[in-house]
Amino acid sequence: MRIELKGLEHAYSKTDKALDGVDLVLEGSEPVAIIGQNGAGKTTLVKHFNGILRPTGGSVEINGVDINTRSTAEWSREVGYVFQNPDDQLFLESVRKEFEFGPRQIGMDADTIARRVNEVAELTGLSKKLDVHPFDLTPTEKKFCTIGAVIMMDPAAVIFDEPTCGQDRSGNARLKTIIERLRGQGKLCITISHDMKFVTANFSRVIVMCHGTVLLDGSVNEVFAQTDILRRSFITPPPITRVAQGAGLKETVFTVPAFINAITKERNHHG
Ligand SMILES: Nc1ncnc2c1ncn2[C@@H]1O[C@H](COP(=O)(O)OP(=O)(O)OP(=O)(O)O)[C@@H](O)[C@H]1O
Repeated sequence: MRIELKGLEHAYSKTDKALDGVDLVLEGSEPVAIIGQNGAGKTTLVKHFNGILRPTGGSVEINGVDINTRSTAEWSREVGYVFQNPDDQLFLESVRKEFEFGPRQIGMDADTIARRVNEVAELTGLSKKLDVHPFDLTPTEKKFCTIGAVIMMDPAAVIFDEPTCGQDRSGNARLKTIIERLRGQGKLCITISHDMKFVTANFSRVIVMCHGTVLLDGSVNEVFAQTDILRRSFITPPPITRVAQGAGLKETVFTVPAFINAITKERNHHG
């Protein structure tokens, strides 16, 4: 899967550009996190990856094909989009029906659908909830229902818009498992998140957006080493990263063991 943006612009009105010339290539199966303050343009950006929004300037190509040549329904087979708010996505009377709906629309055969329902229900923790109405699910389960419904379509790329919103620790752990599973299957996961602990624990590439443009794009270590730029974009690194930076450590760390390791190394070096 390759998503290529060239000079992408999006204006909701004549006066304001929500995206102001974005050049990006997202490729392969390395999970990508998109971060940035509220209103930076993250959701507007990812809604261009399967045609929910269309460029008002520049271009979007999916595997070399211009986004404007196909409908959003057609692109959804290749790029799945998990909405931030489950109520924007769920509309059927049971989890099973939500899971079966998309695959039926694209003509997946009944045996494959039945097999995938069981697999995806297990992955999303909903095996015992298949016949429950989505309204009767907890907010966390609802979120996993929307994720499951998208994964059921077997798209080559999956976009998660704020998946950690309202999740507890076990929800975050399940999300981690899902992202790892999709990566193992060669799928590209693109995730918008405000949760920097989640970002640093799960993503190797991080894109920082600010005022409709890409401010930083690099490995998680490169990006979180840019303390001044992050501060100006109102991004707060995880606590342990800030402690290490405050202590003057050269290495960017995201966990306590990595912090201890780095401090020991620097002490030995100086001692
Ligand atoms: N449907 C819309 N109509 C008009 N303006 C919009 C619309 N959606 C977003 N905007 C504006 O476009 C800009 C970018 O918004 P967007 O939602 O893409 O940012 P974001 O980085 O995803 O923010 P958040 O983290 O709050 O979700 C903002 O100024 C926002 O007010």
